[in-house]
Amino acid sequence: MTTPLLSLKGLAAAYGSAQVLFDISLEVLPGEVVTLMGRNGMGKTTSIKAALGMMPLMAGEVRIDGQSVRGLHSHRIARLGLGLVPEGRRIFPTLSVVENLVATARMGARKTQHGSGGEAWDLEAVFALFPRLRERQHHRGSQLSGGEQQMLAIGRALMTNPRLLILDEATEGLAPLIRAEIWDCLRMLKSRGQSILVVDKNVAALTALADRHVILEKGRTVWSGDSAALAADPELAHRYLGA
Ligand SMILES: Nc1ncnc2c1ncn2[C@@H]1O[C@H](COP(=O)(O)OP(=O)(O)OP(=O)(O)O)[C@@H](O)[C@H]1O
Repeated sequence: MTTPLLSLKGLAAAYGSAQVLFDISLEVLPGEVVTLMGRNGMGKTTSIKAALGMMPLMAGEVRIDGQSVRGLHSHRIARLGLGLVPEGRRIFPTLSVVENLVATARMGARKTQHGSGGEAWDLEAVFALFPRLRERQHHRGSQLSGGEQQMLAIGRALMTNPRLLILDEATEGLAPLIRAEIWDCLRMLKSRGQSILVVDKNVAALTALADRHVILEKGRTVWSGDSAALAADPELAHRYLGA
């Protein structure tokens, strides 16, 4: 049996006295693209934060490559190979595109172990994936369009050579054409063997792209299955995603 790259089992977590995660479980196997879906406020971002050690767990376990990360600080967990593209992008607005990319590479994980077992990500590889960033490499983060900022946020996460790339609402607020570019980029990464966990609400695009899906409702995993099962049951998307 393949050991999951990331495994969340029965996670429970709270903001102060307000419990928002009750029972979150999911697995991402090497090379898989898995989605985390659910309506607003169901606990998707909080699940990612809990997985990354950015908030304490009340119960449950996070394993990376079968090893529990209990007690590890979030930066140590990230260094085990989780690369986050956070909601809202959070690029450095006063730094240039190149400076944004290089700054994270320096802060990031090892250079030696690339997620897909291929070449390590560097500036050239990111510019090959996003030619638009090459054209705008000397522009400041704040001068980029929303789509370009999102590409920069993805490039920045790739520069840490993550074994699992995690995208939180990567296409939110983007025009349909730009959104399609981001999906194309994920498709390309998948074909290189990159493991990806995607938080998004765009069921149609995700069903085409991802291998498996996990649906959350009110802090609980209520459904998981493959794309064929999701596509075969439109009532699911309607009930849990409002689609
Ligand atoms: N910093 C916080 N402090 C207190 N409550 C929070 C905080 N962040 C989120 N919550 C609450 O936790 C619950 C889960 O929020 P979370 O952001 O994880 O949901 P989500 O599924 O990612 O939603 P969205 O699609 O809107 O980002 C919500 O009820 C939200 O109001």
